Amino acid sequence: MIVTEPAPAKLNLALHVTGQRPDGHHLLDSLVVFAGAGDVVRLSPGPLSLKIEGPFAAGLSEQDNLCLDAARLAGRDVAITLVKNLPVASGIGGGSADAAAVLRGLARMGAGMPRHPERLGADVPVCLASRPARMGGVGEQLTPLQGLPDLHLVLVNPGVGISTPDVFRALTNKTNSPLPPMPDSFDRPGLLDYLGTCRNDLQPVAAALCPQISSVIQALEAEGALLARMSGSGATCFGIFGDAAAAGLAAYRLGTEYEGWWIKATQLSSAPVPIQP
Ligand SMILES: C[C@](O)(CO)[C@H](O)COP(=O)(O)OP(=O)(O)OC[C@H]1O[C@@H](n2ccc(N)nc2=O)[C@H](O)[C@@H]1O
Ligand SMILES: Nc1ncnc2c1ncn2[C@@H]1O[C@H](COP(=O)(O)OP(=O)(O)OP(=O)(O)O)[C@@H](O)[C@H]1O
Repeated sequence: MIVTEPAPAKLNLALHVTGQRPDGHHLLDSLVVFAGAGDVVRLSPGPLSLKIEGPFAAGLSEQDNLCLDAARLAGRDVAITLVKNLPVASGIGGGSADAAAVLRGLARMGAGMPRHPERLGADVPVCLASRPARMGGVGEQLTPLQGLPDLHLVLVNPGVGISTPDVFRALTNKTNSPLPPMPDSFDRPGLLDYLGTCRNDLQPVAAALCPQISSVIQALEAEGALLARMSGSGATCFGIFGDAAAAGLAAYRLGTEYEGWWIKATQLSSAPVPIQP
């Protein structure tokens, strides 16, 4: 049996850091969604092994990888192929999404779900469902969000990897306000208005470590993004556009102007969307 699992990119539409636990991990209040862009994992019977293909394969080890950690946590030998379409260390959950996809695939092959998937990474629990959620605690408290409108996005990464621990370490104000009260349902203008009242508390810190983040935000806004913000600990930012044509045009124009940036027009949807590399 060969199993193929999509590993969609995770986006923090808003990310408020509300405190810090005694063990150093930060308490979050985040609106998390998943894009139509992502990695893909393929599992087939065999001894534990990993082969990595795709545009960002070169940045990763085939010996030390979260995909292998996930199979070990599930207690299963399996031959894994990872198609790495997402930039590495970029704030869109690549490693967590891949680990979650391996766990989902192994479950389809008959393995049990490990009791503590969060041991693989704080984003793994939300990536397991890969559905819109409000994420609290250090990532383990998940409230599914139904009925979000479809959004047309452009994702942009300036080609610089950022270490998540470095960003959290540089954060000085750790007790910020939580997300504002959320309405029961959102239409598209309502969601944009709501997001306008939210923040990514890691964005100023990450932008100080990586000045290209401010350039990415400015470039997205110059192309007409209705809202532009960084995801996770960066450096990937998203711009929300009015429709698919506007997102596609912005991605094309940015691609002609900024060499070396990863630029992807995509959409997010409450329903699962097929992964497009
Ligand atoms: C920033 C987010 O991407 C938001 O979705 C996640 O909280 C980070 O998730 P992740 O990359 O899966 O993070 P992990 O690999 O578990 O943690 C990397 C490091 O980030 C810091 N970390 C992570 C999550 C959290 N809630 N507080 C933290 O302080 C810790 O120093 C941790 O050692
Ligand atoms: N399958 C994988 N994909 C990406 N990175 C991996 C993988 N396995 C191990 N890693 C390591 O994990 C580190 C973090 O990479 P990742 O792409 O998960 O970061 P991220 O997108 O910032 O995640 P998050 O948004 O959850 O903070 C990388 O530096 C890489 O060495």
